[in-house]
Amino acid sequence: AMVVLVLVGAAPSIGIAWFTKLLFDEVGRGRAASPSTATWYAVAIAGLAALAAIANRLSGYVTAVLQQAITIAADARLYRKLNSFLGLGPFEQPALRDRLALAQQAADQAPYAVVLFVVNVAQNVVTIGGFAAILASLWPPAGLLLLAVAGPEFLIQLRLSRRAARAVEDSAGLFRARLLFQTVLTDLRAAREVRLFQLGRFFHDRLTGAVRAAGRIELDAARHATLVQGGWALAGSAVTLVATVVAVGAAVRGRLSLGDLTLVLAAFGAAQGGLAGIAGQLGEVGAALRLFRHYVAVLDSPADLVDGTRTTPPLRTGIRFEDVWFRYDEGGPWVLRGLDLTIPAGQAVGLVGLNGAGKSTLVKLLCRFYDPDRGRITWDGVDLRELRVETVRRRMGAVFQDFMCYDLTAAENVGIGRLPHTSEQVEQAAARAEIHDRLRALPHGYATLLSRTFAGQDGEPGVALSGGQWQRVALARSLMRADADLLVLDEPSSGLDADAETRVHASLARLRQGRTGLLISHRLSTLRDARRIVVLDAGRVVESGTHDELMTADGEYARLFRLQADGYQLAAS
Ligand SMILES: Nc1ncnc2c1ncn2[C@@H]1O[C@H](COP(=O)(O)OP(=O)(O)OP(=O)(O)O)[C@@H](O)[C@H]1O
Repeated sequence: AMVVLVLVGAAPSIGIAWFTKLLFDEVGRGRAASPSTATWYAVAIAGLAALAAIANRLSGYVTAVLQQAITIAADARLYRKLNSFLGLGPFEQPALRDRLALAQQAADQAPYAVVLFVVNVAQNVVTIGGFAAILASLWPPAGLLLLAVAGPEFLIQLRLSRRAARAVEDSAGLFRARLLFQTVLTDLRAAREVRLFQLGRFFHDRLTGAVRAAGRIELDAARHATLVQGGWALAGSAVTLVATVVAVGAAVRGRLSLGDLTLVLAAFGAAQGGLAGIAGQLGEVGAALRLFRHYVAVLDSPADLVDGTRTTPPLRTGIRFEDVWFRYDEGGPWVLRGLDLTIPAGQAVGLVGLNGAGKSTLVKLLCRFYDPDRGRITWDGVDLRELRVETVRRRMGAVFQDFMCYDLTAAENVGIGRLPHTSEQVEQAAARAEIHDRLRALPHGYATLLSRTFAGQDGEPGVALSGGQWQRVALARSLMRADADLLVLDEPSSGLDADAETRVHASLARLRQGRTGLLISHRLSTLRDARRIVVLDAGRVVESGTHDELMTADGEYARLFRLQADGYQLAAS
């Protein structure tokens, strides 16, 4: 539709030029001129102009439809690819993050630029072809003059497009930094510290620095392009001047009529404009296609983790870490160093260790966000890598230390722990996490949006929960999978008040009865009733046993436990 409309919009300009010539020639006959013929020519010109205008408007609309369809299709492929990454590794690579930003930009621009280029070329071919035919009949050398300017201009635009694309690539990291600082300056959670520590100026300077540095790179490219294009525009004007002088000379000598002269000048200008238009579009499409390589590279990037083929069965015997070694970066420090650990089916294991001991890393490996560099993790004796990731994760419920607070309703914030679900399941999970009463009492109950982002819009009250309440919502989310084979709780109660903590732990203890669980907490009292407590130090298990056994052994656990207990006693005395 777009091509047809563009062609319909382009063709009239040739007709308009031709009828203008006829009109001028008619008028030039002086007294012999026929007013009715001249009027018909004028009507034809107006009719053609109207046709072109309508076609142009329609093609503008069709272009918008096309652009939208392209954006949706290109984004869909990109996000499908992102979702296909099974682990977290790709999201931690700065190069991939930059590449993603470029890919997104290219995905929106390149296909559209190509379509626009093709349509424009089609349009210009009609215009240039028509005018070239007119010029050839009236003044043959004009074609050669046009080509002499257009040929090099195409090459120049292609070179400029390469440089423009390189500038965008070079400034991608700076744009990432800009986004980061923008978020810090506008994010509600960051706003407190930014104000208290008076960091506004500090982050604004960093933001400006990143914007300036990115701007310098792009301006360098733009300045170069302006100089080259400006020089070439001068050459084009010189050629136009030559053509005008020669055509006027021919008219003066009587070889061209006044109408012919108007037509030649109009045709020459239009053809030159058309060629320059194609050259300009060529530059844009060239830059867009160069950036499009990033989109293709993201889509073609290999899987980060190789998925297994076996379906994960219900856990019967247990999960084992066997001599597991892991580090986040090749050449970086080992985070887990020959870790051996068994989580027997049906039992709760408590995990203790100082900051940085590797507890959360262990959980990430258990969820198969990464694979061990050495050793293996087994589910009932089967290497986790042989199992289909989706089926492993479906058997797990987890609360992470840095859980998410989604801008969704209360019901959704809990319910997305298991899709699809019923509202009874949501309320049951919330009750287990001791947050049901609070959510029910919200202005719209469970349908209340837990976000200040839309407060005041469409009657949204914009409720903000407290930190501990959010933690209970996150816990409820993980409890949506109450029948999960394995429940992983990484610091599930760090933000809870003493009352809530006791109730949540009693509820969790009931829920854990006969279930497999891994519980991480710095509050050692919450782990006391775990069947076995494992102490992690620098990526290795250094102690394990029941609370009483570990206290008798008088090692690291006993030291930490006494420190905390002394703290409470001191406070009480
Ligand atoms: N994504 C990451 N990339 C690189 N290093 C990481 C990453 N995540 C954690 N580390 C490093 O791995 C080590 C162990 O971190 P981990 O989060 O597993 O400790 P933890 O025992 O859970 O600590 P905490 O008690 O503070 O939660 C730390 O030294 C940390 O710097």
